[in-house]
Amino acid sequence: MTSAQLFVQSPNLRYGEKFIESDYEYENVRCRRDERTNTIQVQATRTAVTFRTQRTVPKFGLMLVGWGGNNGTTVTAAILANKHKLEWETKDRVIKANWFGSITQSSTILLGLDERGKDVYVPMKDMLPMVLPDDIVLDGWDISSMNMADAMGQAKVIDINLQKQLRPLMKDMQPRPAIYAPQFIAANQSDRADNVLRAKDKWEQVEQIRRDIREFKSKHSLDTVLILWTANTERFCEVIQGVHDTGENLIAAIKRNEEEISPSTLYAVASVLEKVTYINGSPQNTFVPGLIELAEKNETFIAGDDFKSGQTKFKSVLVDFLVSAGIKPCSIASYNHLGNNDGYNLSAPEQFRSKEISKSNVIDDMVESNSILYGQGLSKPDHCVVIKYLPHVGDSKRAMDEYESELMLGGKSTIIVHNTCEDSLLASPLILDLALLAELFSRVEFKIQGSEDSTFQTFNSVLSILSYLCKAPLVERGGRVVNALFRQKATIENMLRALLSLPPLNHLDLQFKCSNPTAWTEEMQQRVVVREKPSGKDETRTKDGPTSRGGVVFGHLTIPPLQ
Ligand SMILES: NC(=O)c1ccc[n+]([C@@H]2O[C@H](COP(=O)([O-])OP(=O)(O)OC[C@H]3O[C@@H](n4cnc5c(N)ncnc54)[C@H](O)[C@@H]3O)[C@@H](O)[C@H]2O)c1
Ligand SMILES: O=P([O-])([O-])O[C@@H]1[C@@H](O)[C@H](O)[C@@H](O)[C@H](O)[C@@H]1O
Repeated sequence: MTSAQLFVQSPNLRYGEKFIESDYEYENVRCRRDERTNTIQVQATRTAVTFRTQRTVPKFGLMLVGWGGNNGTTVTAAILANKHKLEWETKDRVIKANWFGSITQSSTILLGLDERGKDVYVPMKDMLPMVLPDDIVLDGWDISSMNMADAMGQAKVIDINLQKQLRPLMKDMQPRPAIYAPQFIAANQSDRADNVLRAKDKWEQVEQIRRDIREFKSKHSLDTVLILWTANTERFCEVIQGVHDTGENLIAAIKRNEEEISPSTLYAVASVLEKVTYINGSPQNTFVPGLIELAEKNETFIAGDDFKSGQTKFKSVLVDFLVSAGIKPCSIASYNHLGNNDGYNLSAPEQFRSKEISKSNVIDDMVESNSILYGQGLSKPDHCVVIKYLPHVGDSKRAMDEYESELMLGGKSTIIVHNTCEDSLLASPLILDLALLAELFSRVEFKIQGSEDSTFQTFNSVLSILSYLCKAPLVERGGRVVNALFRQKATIENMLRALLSLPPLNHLDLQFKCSNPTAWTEEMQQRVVVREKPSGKDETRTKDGPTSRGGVVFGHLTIPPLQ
């Protein structure tokens, strides 16, 4: 089954049996700074692109590395609770299963205005055919042999009255033996390592993970499998020339059992060789250069790093607000404590360092955006990250932040934030979104009209479009990291709009802002503007569609009511 219920009627959009095909005009602005004359040359560009999205939603399997953890058991519980429409009593009220915190399931997209000038929003999940969470088949690996029902109990995240309903559904879910290298995670994790994959060397470990993937896919007759790491944070691995630098060297290094190759990279290599998307929900540098090259050569997708779930997500909004308001954050102190096993693992210095890096870089793009406040990178805010492990609070993370900013004329602003939340209830919806959006975008191809290479191409192997969900977004070669949260979300929304031939929202609402609104008659707004590329002259026509391949048509769109 698929979720999409929205159909856009437009001369630029074709719903075929196999594809949704959209003709889209990609508008961009290219700048060239001339230091000598201290000028910036600006050129507006337009590129005609055709997208096509496969309409058939695959039978989808999700394999979690670290399945028995707080996040792994919680996302499993959420999928089952929603699938079975479970309700449970708490001391306050009866709660019904939902997907709050998931942008695919619980956020809406502004499509445009209706005839009364009112905004029209639709659920993100209805924009294009997406996997239904209820249909996801789950499996995974864990160094702990605990079954999912007991692991859910150990995590203490899910309400007990819901746990009681879920136990029968989860008790037979058994994690597969996992790749374990004690030197990469905290020593305090060794006590749970009773489910370790036995293999003579690293290459045999990779081969076993590949067999696991194939067995899972075959057993459930799946079309697509996706692997997502939600296991413990590893220390950064030292990137060594001749080992991690190319795909060929990485494979050769694994085959000669090189020490400095992390379990997460081994899982990622196995995924790439099985042409299965791999997503990293933790901060370690799984994606060494050789792995990225391997993914490119095998035309598979990777994304990461480190779920952006709470304190950092908030920071990427507040700093964006301050800097874009011309207010200068000068110091940011981020402290949090929590008592779950993630916190226990992060209490070790090397694992904390991985997390500190991913939590610290999140303000860089926003600071670099404003040379008035920070000079040409001459200064940046003081920024510290502290994480403490206090067992008593369990999964209920307590985050305390202080933002001190400079106002005009030497003024000061101090914003103090206290945020308490079950960390895994923030991260689990992101696991769903990462999986569903990565699967959707793996079904998209596009071609640039008029280019020599008029074949369709997929997205880049590095799915930077998922940056909204990651603290330390992995981007394509030569790409730039964007952390500002709503800019990241606009990327996803505008991409979904483009796949339906709809332009990005500019929020200009000119029809209301002009002195003579009557000039914007219904007829006028339906007028089609055809831009003929060769002559470069605009030619206004009635709403009868494109006049030539080179022309671009913005036609009259009718959005039928949702079924
Ligand atoms: N809000 C959040 O919960 C959040 C946000 C961002 C990132 N993360 C990251 O997500 C990861 C999981 O968080 P969690 O709270 O579920 O942690 P957790 O400790 O509860 O779960 C991790 C699981 O991974 C297993 N494991 C460890 N090494 C493994 C390996 N090599 N192979 C297979 N399994 C392995 C452990 O046994 C454990 O069951 C952590 O790295 C954490 O930093 C969590
Ligand atoms: O997403 P966020 O709230 O900024 O960061 C969180 C940290 O504050 C927390 O200590 C850690 O255990 C989680 O894995 C997560 O990374």
